[in-house]
Amino acid sequence: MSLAARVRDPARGVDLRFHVASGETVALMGPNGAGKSTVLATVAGLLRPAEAHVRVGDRVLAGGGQWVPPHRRSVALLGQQPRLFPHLTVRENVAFGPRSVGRDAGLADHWLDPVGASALADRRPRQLSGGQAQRVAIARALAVEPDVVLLDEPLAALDVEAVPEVRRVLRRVLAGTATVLVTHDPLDAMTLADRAVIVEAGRVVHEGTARDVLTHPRSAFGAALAGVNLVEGVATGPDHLRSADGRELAGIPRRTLDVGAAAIATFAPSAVAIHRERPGGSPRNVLPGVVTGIEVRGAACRVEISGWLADVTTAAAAELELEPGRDVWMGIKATEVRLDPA
Ligand SMILES: Nc1ncnc2c1ncn2[C@@H]1O[C@H](COP(=O)(O)OP(=O)(O)OP(=O)(O)O)[C@@H](O)[C@H]1O
Repeated sequence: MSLAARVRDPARGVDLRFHVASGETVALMGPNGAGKSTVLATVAGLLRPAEAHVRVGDRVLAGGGQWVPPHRRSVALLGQQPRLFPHLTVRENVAFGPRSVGRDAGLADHWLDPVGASALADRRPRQLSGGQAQRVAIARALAVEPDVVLLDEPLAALDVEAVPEVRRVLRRVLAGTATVLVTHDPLDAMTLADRAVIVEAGRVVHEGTARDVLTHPRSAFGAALAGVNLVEGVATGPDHLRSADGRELAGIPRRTLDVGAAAIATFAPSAVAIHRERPGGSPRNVLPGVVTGIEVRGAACRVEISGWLADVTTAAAAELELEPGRDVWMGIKATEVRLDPA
């Protein structure tokens, strides 16, 4: 089911429209106060701004005199906190939604499996870790088979160790459902979203594939977000990754990597030193590349080298005679490369 939303609220300085195609996940990103929560609350039916048009498939949820109440929207909203019912077991929590709309409560067990919570079915929420509780909350949100899922920073409150597993669960269960994901983390946008929409001061300033929006930012916020290189690949050692195009990177794993499993490396463009000749010394990552783009921003210069970004001073770029097509070497300190399970 697709989602189309137009939200205008002069009191909050919000005036934007966006859409999510059927089965698509869109990352909604922007600085604090940009209007992301206003959009989610409007789609969920928790907020009634001056003007709202919300359509899911053929159903008008808001606009043209219509205002469908939240519980009749078939829109699930999940935030940072799982907010499970403390007095119910995990199974009862997940069964609550289907039961309240007269569906088979036995569906609960069906949803515990994909979030890896089958073994937790008889526990109470207080007996769960933060990551487990959030996985159960995901199952509870999906058990009513909503047309649209809204996720408001679902990984932000989790311990670092719990994040990869919950991210994997989200990737698995969201496929096929129109989803809006509010996140500040480029890694989430890249790994979970088909598209990213950047909102600043209540307006959409950029939208496109997550990779494009983050590698070719058009706003200050996008540029700050994009201060990251993100390389997908496979772990070739506990602290090594081989990218899809065969480049090896050593880094610092946030959690031990399983050899052979999918992994992601992230590093700032400022961590990349550019050389004309192969550098000696000890940076553990020394890789050849070709300059494919140069963007001068005053005294700073962002250089694209075989798909990766490097920041150098404009003076250094001139001294290195950087230009598209030039063969160079990149030195990237392993201590500045973060490795995560994908
Ligand atoms: N209850 C409210 N009444 C009036 N204005 C509000 C209210 N809540 C938020 N605002 C204002 O609306 C604008 C958009 O806020 P919103 O919470 O949607 O931003 P956000 O992008 O979700 O930010 P954050 O990342 O901090 O959650 C801000 O200027 C904010 O100050």
